[in-house]
Amino acid sequence: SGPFTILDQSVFHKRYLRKMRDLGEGHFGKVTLCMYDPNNDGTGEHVAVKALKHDGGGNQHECWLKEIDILKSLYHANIVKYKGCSGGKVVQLIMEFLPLGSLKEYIIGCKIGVPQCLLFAGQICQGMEYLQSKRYIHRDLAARNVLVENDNLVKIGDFGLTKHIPEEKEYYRVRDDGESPVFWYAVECLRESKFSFSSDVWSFGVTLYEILTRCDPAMNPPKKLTEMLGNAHGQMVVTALISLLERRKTLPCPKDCPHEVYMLMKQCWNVEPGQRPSFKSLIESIATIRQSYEG
Ligand SMILES: COc1ccc(-c2cccc3nc(Nc4ccc(N5CCN(C)CC5)cc4)nn23)cc1
Repeated sequence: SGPFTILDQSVFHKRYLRKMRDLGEGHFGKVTLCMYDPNNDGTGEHVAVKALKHDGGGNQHECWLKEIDILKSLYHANIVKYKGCSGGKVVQLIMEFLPLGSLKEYIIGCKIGVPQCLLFAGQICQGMEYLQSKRYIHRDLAARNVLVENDNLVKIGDFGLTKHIPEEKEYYRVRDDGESPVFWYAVECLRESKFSFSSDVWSFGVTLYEILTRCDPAMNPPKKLTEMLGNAHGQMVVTALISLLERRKTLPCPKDCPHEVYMLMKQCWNVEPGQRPSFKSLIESIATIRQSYEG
């Protein structure tokens, strides 16, 4: 390197990445808090580093490189920032670190009011509207995958199941993998594995429910929906869940949730994908309700 070497901010040398603690695990990835400390004096910056858990062969490695490319192409206030990747055989994804962790943990810990719930909900819709403008479907929108920067800012933080929908197509068919988040899935995803922009809206409705229940474990979607299924067990859960959702039996209205917010959730859970609101219209509806709340 000479005097004119451009310090490429997006190259992180593995030898300067010091592992601090584990932050969480997704489908095939594991996220770790690291300090990038090239001066080796503890004054480095905190970064979130995501790596493949175990290269289970198949197309996992190419899916992993795809996920990195997707995040690298996204620039939005409500989407976690890509910082770079560490080279070598095992490619690690380096992202900004959000100190307050997942919305699920943050919300359980502190009793936030309806206006702040709606502020976060609106920001998630902004991030999702941007994602859809680039023809991506997220397929795993849930409170656990939203991260908190501060009391007034959340970002979508994991793109492990994100897929690109080609211009000429309306939806994306995916064979189920073991750990599908079925209680966040739209009925057409369960029935035909058909994922679309509208199925992300359904998952947003479930995420909005999580936010208004403050992620109360007693009210969480898997628990609540399983209770509503009676005692359907094993693979019967999906079949029973499909018939429950087709009979418009959905999650109940959370305590102290404004009626018009519950109506928004119900619209997101319309059995007909085409009848669900767009993220654009959700942004407007949520802002209107929030303003009426702030009086
Ligand atoms: C599915 O698991 C994850 C975990 C981390 C991330 C991720 C990606 C990109 C940036 C980023 N910043 C943070 N911050 C963060 C902070 C605290 C915690 N804690 C988890 C364990 N708790 C007991 C304390 C807080 C987790 C994540 N997490 N994070 C995404 C998915």
